Amino acid sequence: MEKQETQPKEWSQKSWETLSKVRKNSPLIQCITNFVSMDLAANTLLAAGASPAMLHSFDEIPDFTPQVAALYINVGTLTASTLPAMKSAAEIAVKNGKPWVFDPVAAGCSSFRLRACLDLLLLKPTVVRGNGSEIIALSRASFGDTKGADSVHESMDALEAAKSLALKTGAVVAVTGAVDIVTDGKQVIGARNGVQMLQKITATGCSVTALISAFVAVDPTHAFEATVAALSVFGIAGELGMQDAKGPASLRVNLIDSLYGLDQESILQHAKISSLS
Ligand SMILES: Nc1ncnc2c1ncn2[C@@H]1O[C@H](COP(=O)(O)OP(=O)(O)OP(=O)(O)O)[C@@H](O)[C@H]1O
Ligand SMILES: Cc1ncsc1CCO
Ligand SMILES: [Mg+2]
Repeated sequence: MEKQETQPKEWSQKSWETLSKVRKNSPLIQCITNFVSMDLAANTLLAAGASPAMLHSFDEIPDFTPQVAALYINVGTLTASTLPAMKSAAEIAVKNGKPWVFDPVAAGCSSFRLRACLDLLLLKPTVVRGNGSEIIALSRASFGDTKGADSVHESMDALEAAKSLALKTGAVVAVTGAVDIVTDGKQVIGARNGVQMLQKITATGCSVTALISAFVAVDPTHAFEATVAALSVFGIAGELGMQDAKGPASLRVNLIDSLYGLDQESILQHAKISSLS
C-alpha cells in the first residue's frame, strides 16, 4: 500500500502530540556532547519534559547506554581521547535497539574531525542534524568551505547534499537555518519556525539536536516525523521567547521558559511546516 503523506495541518497536531508524549514518558537521554552545550542542551531537555544524563565516560557506557531511551552524540569539542566513548556508545545503542542522534559540529573543519564524523556515520545514526556547511562537508566527504561551528551556507544550499547523505546512510537528515529541512532522501519537509537571533546564542543547534533525540525516543518508529516536530517546537519556543527578549542573553532564558510552557493552541497556531518535495 502507498504510504500516505502527512498533510500540513496534521504536522502541527503531530508536533503537539510528540511533545505531550515526551512530557508524559520523560525519556532518559544520554548526551555525549561538547562542553559548550552541556548546560543549554540539558536544560532544553528538562524544559521539554525529558531526563538528560551527560554521561560520557568510556567505562560507564556498557552499563549505562543499554538503559537509555535514546543516545545523543555531538562532536563539538572532539579530541582523540573522547572519540572511543562515542563510538562505543553508538555501537551499544544500535545493538540494544535504541535510536541514536548525531550532531556533526564543524564536520568540515579538519581531516581528523571529518574522518571521525564519517566513521560515526558508519555506525548507523537514526538522525543526523547539522547546519548547511556541516551537511555539505559530510555529503561530499571533504573538508574546507566552513567557519568552525558556524555555517557559511544557507540550509537550502544543502538540500541536495542532505538528500544524498540520507540515501547513503539510511539516516533521517535535518539541516537547520532560516528553513529547517528534514529528508529521508525522498520526502523533504520544511519547518519555518525560529528567529534569526537563535544563531547568536551558542549551542542552540546542539540543543535542538538534543530535543530531536527526546522526540525520537518517544516515537522511534517515526523518526522522520519526530524530527520535524522537534525542530518546529524548538522554533516556536524561540519565536515566543523573542517577543520580550532584549538580545541573545534574555532570549536564552525566555527560550527555555517558552518551551516549558508551550501549549497545544500555541503550537497549532504557530507551526509552519510544509512539504518541499
Ligand atoms: N535565519 C534563521 N531564522 C530563523 N531561525 C534560525 C535561523 N538560523 C538558525 N535558526 C534556528 O536556530 C537554531 C540553531 O540552528 P543553527 O543552524 O544556527 O545551528 P548550529 O549552526 O548547529 O548551531 P550551534 O552549533 O551553535 O549549536 C535552529 O532552531 C534553527 O532553526
Ligand atoms: C562554539 C563551539 N565550539 C565547539 S562546539 C561549540 C558549540 C556550538 O556548536
Ligand atoms: Mg552546530
